[in-house]
Amino acid sequence: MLSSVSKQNIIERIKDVHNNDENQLEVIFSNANKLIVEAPAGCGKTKTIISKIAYIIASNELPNPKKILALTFSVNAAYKMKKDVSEELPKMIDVDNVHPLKVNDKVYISNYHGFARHILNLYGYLIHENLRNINFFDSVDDSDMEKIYQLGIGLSLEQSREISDFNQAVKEINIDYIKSNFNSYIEIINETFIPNNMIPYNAILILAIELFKKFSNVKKFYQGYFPVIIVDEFQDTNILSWNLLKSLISEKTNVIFMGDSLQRIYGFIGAIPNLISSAENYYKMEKIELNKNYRFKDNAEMLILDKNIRSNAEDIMHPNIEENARINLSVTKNQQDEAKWVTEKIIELIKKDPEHKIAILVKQRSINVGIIIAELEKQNIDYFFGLFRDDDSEYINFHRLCLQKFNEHLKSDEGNRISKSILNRIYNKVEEKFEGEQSATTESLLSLLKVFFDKIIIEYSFLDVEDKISFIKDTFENNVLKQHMENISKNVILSTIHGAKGLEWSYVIMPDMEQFVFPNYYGLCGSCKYSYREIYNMGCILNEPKSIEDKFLEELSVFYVGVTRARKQIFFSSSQERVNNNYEIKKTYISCLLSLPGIEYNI
Ligand SMILES: Nc1ncnc2c1ncn2[C@@H]1O[C@H](COP(=O)(O)OP(=O)(O)OP(=O)(O)O)[C@@H](O)[C@H]1O
Repeated sequence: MLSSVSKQNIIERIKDVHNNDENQLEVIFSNANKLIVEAPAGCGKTKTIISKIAYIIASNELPNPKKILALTFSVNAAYKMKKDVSEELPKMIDVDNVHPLKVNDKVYISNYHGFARHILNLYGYLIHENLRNINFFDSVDDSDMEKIYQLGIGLSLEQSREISDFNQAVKEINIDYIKSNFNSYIEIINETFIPNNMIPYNAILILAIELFKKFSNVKKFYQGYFPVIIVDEFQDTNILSWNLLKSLISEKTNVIFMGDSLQRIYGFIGAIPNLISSAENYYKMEKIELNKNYRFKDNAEMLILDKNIRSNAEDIMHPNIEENARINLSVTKNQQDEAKWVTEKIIELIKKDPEHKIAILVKQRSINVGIIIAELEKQNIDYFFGLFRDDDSEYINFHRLCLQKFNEHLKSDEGNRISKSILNRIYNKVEEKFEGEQSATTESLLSLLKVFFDKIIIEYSFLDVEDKISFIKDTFENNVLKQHMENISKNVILSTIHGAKGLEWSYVIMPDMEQFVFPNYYGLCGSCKYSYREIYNMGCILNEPKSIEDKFLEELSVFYVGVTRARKQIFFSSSQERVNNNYEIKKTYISCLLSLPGIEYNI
């Protein structure tokens, strides 16, 4: 136990390392039982979480064996948090050398799926005896009804459809469907999947919710065991994780939700809209906003751009703009010239700063991006192809294969070990499958697999075996090898903005900032009331954004996430012609996103 002297020391230390940032300190020292923190990128969220944990521990609010539970939706974000906390927390609380702080004794950090699997491993037997072996189960992709039917575990077509429809309902947040099919879904899982040691990805969360629903003593135990719950990236929470979270929260639970509504770009896979304000009302939470941006503190232009994009999100019709952000925008005659400009910019940046990495971030795969790829190849620029699509079968099947090979290891005599040679062996088995027939996607995925396994051995060596296994399993089950793109050794990475969420590079180039590309037809252009002729005279500007508020905010969020991936500088480009899906050359205009109030460019 820490003495009150050391508590005072920690308070002083926290004030010092936070440079007296009032809002951060308010979050750390707040006594609010339910607190919601809006924290834009770079405003010290991670730093604040670590100090908050340190302060709670130092205040002796956690009698043994109670723990702080820290959760996030993304696997990689959870383990990044775990690494930061493991490295920084002992520095904050150097209790003494006799009883060094063991982070795992005080904090349980995980993604929702990892956490749910952990609980089912311990208490899932109350639902089904076989759940004791959940760590060895094969995971099943919920989305593909055909594949589910072909598993050969006695599912009817109807049942197979129910599993994939349920997955669709989770993505579409169809609460009525989820409620009315909840019990029959669980029945199918219990009768067909679990006896065959298989589990669909959604079922991991659903069974944990069911466990808490059916066995209130287990729920009460966990509510007492975790008196403090911190949730990071709260805006990405989906309907299942939200329900799991709610079961863990009692009146007494000290809750801190941290998130940024403008970084919610996964609406299309089920991130709940307006969750920050809904949660605020639901739990009557106190709200604090972190607003000092430390990431761009030495780059005035980036700081203004960040601020002005956020102002546009806060008040669509009358954003509060104090000063315009001047952006670097290149406008070329056609796509070929634009591709040349992109490669020249890359060569210039590498010459100036050979150590720094550059990401080319696009809204989506397209013929126009193909022209940039051709130019990168012509100029012999070694780049990483990261244009993955979540629904691409090649992308999904690669993860299934990795999971299968990893599960084979778990079932072997060495199953309780993770070492460099074991991971090398698994890598070789995966690689063997693609010998002689590697597409750009598989070649990239193999590089990512290597980078990921190296990370587990080097950067994440501090994790215990259970955590390492969970990290690996969740990465494969959730198809998220792409989250390791920033660790690729190549200087240049080509990715979608969605794939780049949570990652950072020194420089970011966003090409194809054009009408019908970003935003595209489904994004905003299809709802725009201006005719081509009007646009020709006045440029592409946003028309009555209030009437298309949801669509506008969605596009703005993707734009914001793209911009904030840059640590040092962002460059935009646009061309006056684009190639459409029928390979026809069409006239186009600079994206309306670059004409928002507060953004200014010289051509
Ligand atoms: N109060 C502070 N004083 C000085 N530096 C700070 C302060 N708060 C944060 N920083 C620094 O700013 C940078 C960003 O902080 P941090 O990583 O905690 O932000 P974040 O909000 O988690 O960012 P992101 O959401 O992009 O991960 C870090 O280098 C951090 O050390």
